[in-house]
Amino acid sequence: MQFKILKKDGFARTALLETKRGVIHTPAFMPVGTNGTVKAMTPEEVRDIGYEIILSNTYHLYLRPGHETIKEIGGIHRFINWQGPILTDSGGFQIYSLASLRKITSEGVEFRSHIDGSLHFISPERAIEIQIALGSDIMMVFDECVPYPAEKQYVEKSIKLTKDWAERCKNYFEKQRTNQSLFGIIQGGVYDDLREKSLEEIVKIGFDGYAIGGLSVGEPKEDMYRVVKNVTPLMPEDKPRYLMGVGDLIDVLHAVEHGIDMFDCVMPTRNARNGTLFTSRGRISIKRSEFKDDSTALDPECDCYTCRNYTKAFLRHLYMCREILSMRLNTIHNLYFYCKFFEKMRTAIAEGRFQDFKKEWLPVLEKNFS
Ligand SMILES: Cc1cccc2c(=O)nc(N)[nH]c12
Ligand SMILES: [Zn+2]
Repeated sequence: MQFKILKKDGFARTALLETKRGVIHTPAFMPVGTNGTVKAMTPEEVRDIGYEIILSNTYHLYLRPGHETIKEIGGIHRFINWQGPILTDSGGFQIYSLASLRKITSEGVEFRSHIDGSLHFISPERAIEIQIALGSDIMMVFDECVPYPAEKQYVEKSIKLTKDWAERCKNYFEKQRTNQSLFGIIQGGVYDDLREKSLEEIVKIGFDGYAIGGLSVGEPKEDMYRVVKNVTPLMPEDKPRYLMGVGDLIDVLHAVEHGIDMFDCVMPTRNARNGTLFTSRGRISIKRSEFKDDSTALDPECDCYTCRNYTKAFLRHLYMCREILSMRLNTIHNLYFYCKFFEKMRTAIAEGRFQDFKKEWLPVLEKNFS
């Protein structure tokens, strides 16, 4: 995997992340495809909007249909019909946020499936074994995502576990010699000293890229911003920096300003399915009665398929009827809004205009995300 920085503008940077399945222009947004699908979209629609990489989840695919099944079929790219790069999260976060009856020991995590209550155990080695079977291009280490709030001594113990697990993931991966990449994850809660300690430990082990985990888990925005501001410049400059689970585009703008390259979040897709749409005029809740007879496009400044072909009246009608097409048309638009924002942001950085871009867009983003 090659990471080539093209242009810097302050701490913000544009780069090319070159994988064997294609190039990713960063800063990049990764639509979330938890069960192997970006919900309501075909892979072609996601690619035609302009996305180059999607995220999928080890935890979900391990539980259903099973990583061996996917391996038998020919790997995750064949299974989901996405030929571009795929990043898989390791399951640590999903076990913490979805599974029940978790028991965390130094060996790994025992949990009951959120699907059928069956008992499972995932160790760091197993988390890598599963991702190797899936064949994703970028794998994540198995970490303990520290909940918020958490006592400092709990976080101190937890970053030691995350470090030990990261070492075990790398050792196991190195014995397999696949041509996949492995990213480390920095934890440490909202404690600056523990964040720096975790960063040093994870960077010392050495990975193809580094993620900031343990944020967007309910902590106050000012804590998230402080951690991103303090930790990001300390992360290796020549490797991709990934802020997990973020986020709304105000948070994205702040993180890019401090040097983050990669993002994933269910924000555009989940909100679309609930009828909450992001537009150049601000957030729209399409179910509102004011749109019942509105023959105008969702967003006059958007040229996505939805905005070019349908009226607000029809989008509201579809939503009120709970039609499947409602989810599809809304998702197309929100993903397009995010994708175009990232494209414009990359251009602004490339042209040394990031601060102007931020000034121009913050008022629009405030009307969508605050
Ligand atoms: C997806 C995601 C969001 C937010 C946080 C995390 C995290 O801490 N660790 C992992 N592995 N994934 C995360
Ligand atoms: Zn649109």
